[in-house]
This record gives sequence, C-alpha cells and structure tokens, in this order.
Amino acid sequence: MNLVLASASPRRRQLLTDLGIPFTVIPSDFSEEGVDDLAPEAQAMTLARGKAQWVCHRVSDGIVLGADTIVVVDDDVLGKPKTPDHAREMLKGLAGRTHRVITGLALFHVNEGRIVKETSGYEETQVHFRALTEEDIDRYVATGDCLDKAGAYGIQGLAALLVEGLEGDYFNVVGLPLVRLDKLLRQWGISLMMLGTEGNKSATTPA
Ligand SMILES: Cc1cn([C@H]2C[C@H](O)[C@@H](COP(=O)(O)OP(=O)(O)OP(=O)(O)O)O2)c(=O)[nH]c1=O
Repeated sequence: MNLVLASASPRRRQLLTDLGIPFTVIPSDFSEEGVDDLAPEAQAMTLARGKAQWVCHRVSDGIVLGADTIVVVDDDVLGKPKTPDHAREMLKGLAGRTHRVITGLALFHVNEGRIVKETSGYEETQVHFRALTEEDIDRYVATGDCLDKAGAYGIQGLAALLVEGLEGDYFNVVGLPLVRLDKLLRQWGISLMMLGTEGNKSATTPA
C-alpha cells in the first residue's frame, strides 16, 4: 500500500518514521487561505483536504494524507507566526492560559489516477501553558524554533518547558494525531499497526 504524506512538515514525517511505516512525501503547494469564516475545526479539515487533494493529482495509486494544525485561544485561530514579533505576541496570548490545538486530517484513496473515496476528521488537545516572563518569551523566540509552528511553539523541543500539562493526544500537538489517523484508516479496513508491521517486515528482509 502506497501511503503518500502531502506535507512538508518534518514532525509529521518523523512520527510516521518512528512507527516504522513506509511512506513517500509529496509536499503540497495548496494555498492556506480563504477559510477564516469557518469554525476552527472546519478550517483545519478544509485545509487538510485542500493539501491532500492538491497532491492526489500527482499520484496514480495510493492513499494520500493531508494535515493541518492550528492553535485556538478564545476565538482567535493562530497559524504560524510571520515574524519574531508576531511570535512574541502569540506566546504572550498563550501564557498562563489553556488553549486548544486542533489538527484536521484528510485521506484520499487514489486508484489509477482517480479519487475513489475520501474521509476526514480532526483531533483536539487542550494545552495548559505556564505563566511566562518576558525574558522566557524573548529567550525562546531567539531560538527561532517558533517560526514554522502553529501558535509559535513546538512542544517537542524547548517549548516543552512552557507547558504545564495537557489533556488529549500529545501527537496531535506535534502535528499528527496518530490514533485519529488510525481510526480514519480503519474505516477502510487498514490500520497503522498493519502498515507498521508490514514496513518492519520488508525492512528486515535480506535483499
Ligand atoms: C503547536 C505545535 C505545532 N507544530 C507544528 C506542526 C505543523 O508542522 C505546524 C503547523 O503548520 P501546518 O500548516 O499544519 O503544517 P506545515 O506548514 O508545517 O506543513 P504542511 O502544510 O506542508 O503539511 O506546526 C509543532 O511541531 N509542535 C507544536 O507543539
């Protein structure tokens, strides 16, 4: 089974690699705009669908996976910060509070160049941030680790120190909710366990 990850995110790639799942990557050039009027969950799923669909047209057979992660605090949807000042502003808004991280997922099954079925869903995790000083924020922003991440932080790096705790799937915060993905695949009779163990088998088979 040819799994195609429609994402440039190194985190998503790493999570699938850690499970021993074979996949190929075709980053999507889909423009992430025009969804502001939708509810946050619908925004994340619409963008995930758009990314996957863009890649579908470049695949003849397989399952194409798109994902989009956003941070929601009050009614504000935070994507990736545009500048260090923008990152600083986002982190000030998250400090000492709880926010939601939502990742939309979309799967398209492509057969002989045609989309035969599709499904989508999302996962939500509540993340509690510690109170942060200006110095904490300045030091973190200076690492540059915040610029390519929704909400201006990466929980898998130094920003682990900014987080008091969370409720829900940690992997969802990193950008790929593994159990939600598994549940979507199981609608089609496929599981991540199946893909991971098949991957390991071929990895250990002598050439
Ligand atoms: C909150 C949070 C986000 N992120 C990342 C996951 C996503 O890569 C990124 C959100 O941006 P996305 O637009 O979801 O993804 P992307 O632009 O990195 O990749 P692509 O569109 O090609 O799929 O933020 C972390 O790595 N750690 C975190 O703690």
